[in-house]
Amino acid sequence: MSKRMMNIGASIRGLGYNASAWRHPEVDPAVQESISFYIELAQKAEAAKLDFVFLADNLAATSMSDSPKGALGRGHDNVTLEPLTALAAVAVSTKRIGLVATCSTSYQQPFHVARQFASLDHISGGRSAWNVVPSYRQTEGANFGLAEPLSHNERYERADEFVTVVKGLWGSWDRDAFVYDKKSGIFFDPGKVRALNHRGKYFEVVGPLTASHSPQGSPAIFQAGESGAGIELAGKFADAVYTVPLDKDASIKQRKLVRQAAARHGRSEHSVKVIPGIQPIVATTRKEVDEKFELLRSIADPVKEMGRLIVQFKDITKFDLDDVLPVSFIDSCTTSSARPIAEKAVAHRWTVRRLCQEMAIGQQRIVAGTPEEVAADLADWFSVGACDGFNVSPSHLPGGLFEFIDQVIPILQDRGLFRPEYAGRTLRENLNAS
Ligand SMILES: Cc1cc2nc3c(=O)[nH]c(=O)nc-3n(C[C@H](O)[C@H](O)[C@H](O)COP(=O)(O)O)c2cc1C
Repeated sequence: MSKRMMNIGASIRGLGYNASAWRHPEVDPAVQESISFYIELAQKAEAAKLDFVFLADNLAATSMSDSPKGALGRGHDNVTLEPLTALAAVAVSTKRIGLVATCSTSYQQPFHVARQFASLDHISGGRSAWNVVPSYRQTEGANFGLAEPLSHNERYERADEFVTVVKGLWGSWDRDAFVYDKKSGIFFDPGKVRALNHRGKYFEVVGPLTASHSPQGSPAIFQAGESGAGIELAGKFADAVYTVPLDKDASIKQRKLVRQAAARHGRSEHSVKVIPGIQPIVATTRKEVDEKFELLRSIADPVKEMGRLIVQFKDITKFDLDDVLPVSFIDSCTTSSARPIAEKAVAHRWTVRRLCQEMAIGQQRIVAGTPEEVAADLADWFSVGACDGFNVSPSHLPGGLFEFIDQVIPILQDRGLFRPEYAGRTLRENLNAS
């Protein structure tokens, strides 16, 4: 059996994962809707043989609150390129790297989504993946005529039916359905296409899809959501799960739960990869690491951050910046991943300001150190079964990604923990090769 290797991707949305990345001295704030910027990042990631580039997404501007007073106008995260459109352009400027686009199941129609990802799979030669998210923000619902977002239960019930329909539509055409027989006049074999005729609680879709069997057949499925329902969805459908565990033990536990869920759905537990986000801070000496950290702390903007965090912690604006967070704050969390953060904040008697500063630096696990220290940390998580790889979510772009690629990837390759060359042609082949 070949040696187990990491799956590593790069999350390249916007200007980086520091909530004030645009204020970083090396960042050009004007490039976040520049396709040449995304292409440059993807080409660099491809040269390092990364599995994929990943685009997160929201369906509402994220920093439009003026609470607390003065927060409005400070956020860089209100505009971005739409992921599928951007990745279609990236596809034609790259050859091997996977292209993961986030797309919500809460407001769109499965026919559109099935068609878009099948098209991206055709355009890229089998490199497309859909990151399935059941959107939860009130501001997003408001863009689709909903005063209140769907309940957690409904979101996941709808997501399950949504993915079922999408996968069904992807199966509309057999790979060899198109015969193009000019002599007989037969363009396709009628026995090799089927309607879906789906009638469910949320959707009615006849089919077939207006896209033929794509290179991967089924584009890869990513999932991000940490509740029991999220894990069940992952176990049923996902090839990879993007997580944000705060520590190694939590990640080991989460990976076990995802693998058990896959087994419950009759799948091999190896068929789903658990890929936590990390924010690397890499420098050649410890002193430089501390300086970089300090810089990232110094650009954080607590006032702006408070306005942004309201979607995860709905009570946050009820406090002043210097109030110590009370125990009741924990129950104001709107997502499963926010809860352990609130618990930590309350346990450490953090003020609102401190929570805002910590959250602004990044919500992924920070791995800071020299290249050898960072590589050793990742190797440790991987070897104890805390994960199958990492989604690198840099503090700022392009610098935070390029430093990781130039300094850490070669060490992982030297240690036989990361591929020196792509194993397969499609994203799915590369994900499963290790
Ligand atoms: C690591 C991670 C990344 C996520 N990325 C997105 C995203 O890009 N867009 C989005 O609308 N929701 C995103 N979500 C939200 C989830 O899809 C889900 O709606 C939310 O976590 C609530 O579900 P849960 O209680 O199962 O965690 C993300 C969640 C996690 C944990």
